[in-house]
Amino acid sequence: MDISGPAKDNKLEVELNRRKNLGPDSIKRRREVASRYKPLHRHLYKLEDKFLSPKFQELVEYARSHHATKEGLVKAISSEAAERVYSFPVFTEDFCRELIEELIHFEQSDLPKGRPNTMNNYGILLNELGFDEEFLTPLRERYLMPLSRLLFPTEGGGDLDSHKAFVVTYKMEEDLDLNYHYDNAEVTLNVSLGKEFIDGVLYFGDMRTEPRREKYTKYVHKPTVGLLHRGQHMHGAMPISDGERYNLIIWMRSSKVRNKLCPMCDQEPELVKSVGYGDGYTRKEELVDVCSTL
Ligand SMILES: O=C(O)CCC(=O)C(=O)O
Ligand SMILES: [Fe+2]
Repeated sequence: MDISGPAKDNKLEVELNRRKNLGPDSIKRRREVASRYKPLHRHLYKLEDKFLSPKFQELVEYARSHHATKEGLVKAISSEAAERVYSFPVFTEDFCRELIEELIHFEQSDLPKGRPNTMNNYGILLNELGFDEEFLTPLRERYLMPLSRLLFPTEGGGDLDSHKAFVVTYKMEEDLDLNYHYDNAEVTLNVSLGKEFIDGVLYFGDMRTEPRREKYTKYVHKPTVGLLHRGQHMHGAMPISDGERYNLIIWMRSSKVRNKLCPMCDQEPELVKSVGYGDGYTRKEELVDVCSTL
């Protein structure tokens, strides 16, 4: 249905208010979770090298070294799932299993849950659960940025100063798939955590700003393995036909890049005050703004 006039204005107003309230609503949930939630695996909330696959640690060590080059890193990764979509093991099997157990434990609690975005009805926002400070921020700064600095230098890969992280879940009778889209991110990490599932293939098409070639490259997720890709590289997930599929998604943002041009609306961002990392824009070095242009 094509709506115009007052009906459209009203829809935009409702959406704008929804976006403006996202921050305050999320803070309320975060506070409630922090005061009432008893984690099942408390040790997971603080990043440790033992959660990471040895191959991932090796790649990061190389990327941090003075002699590292993009070509050297791409050769060491040795696996490109689609054009400039790099795949490598990220976590250990034990870590993936325990993280899923933790998420199920949280899902079963009576605590309020914010959902990642309008495309996903069952995922969990990891900042509301308390993963930002000691797990996600160090993972982005110390491990993912050395890799993306080399792999995506012109997309802001060396200046990823905030993120939004969540786990998406696909189950029979819940969400089964994800529409073709681009992320609100400069660089995205997508790690398969498990469990077992049939189908649910991820596919990549063109960059958002390139003309459509209608050509897709398919990728079959393997638990513990992650993909690092440009946020503007369009992708989607085909439906699973059985089982349960959990993926950790980290949308990483560069304020240097997005302050100039909002990657969702292609305009200079018009900022509205928000909380936490917001959508990763900065005003006077503060990471608390969202772009209100729809
Ligand atoms: O399910 C997947 O593998 C993709 C998820 C995704 O692209 C997203 O949440 O942005
Ligand atoms: Fe995505």
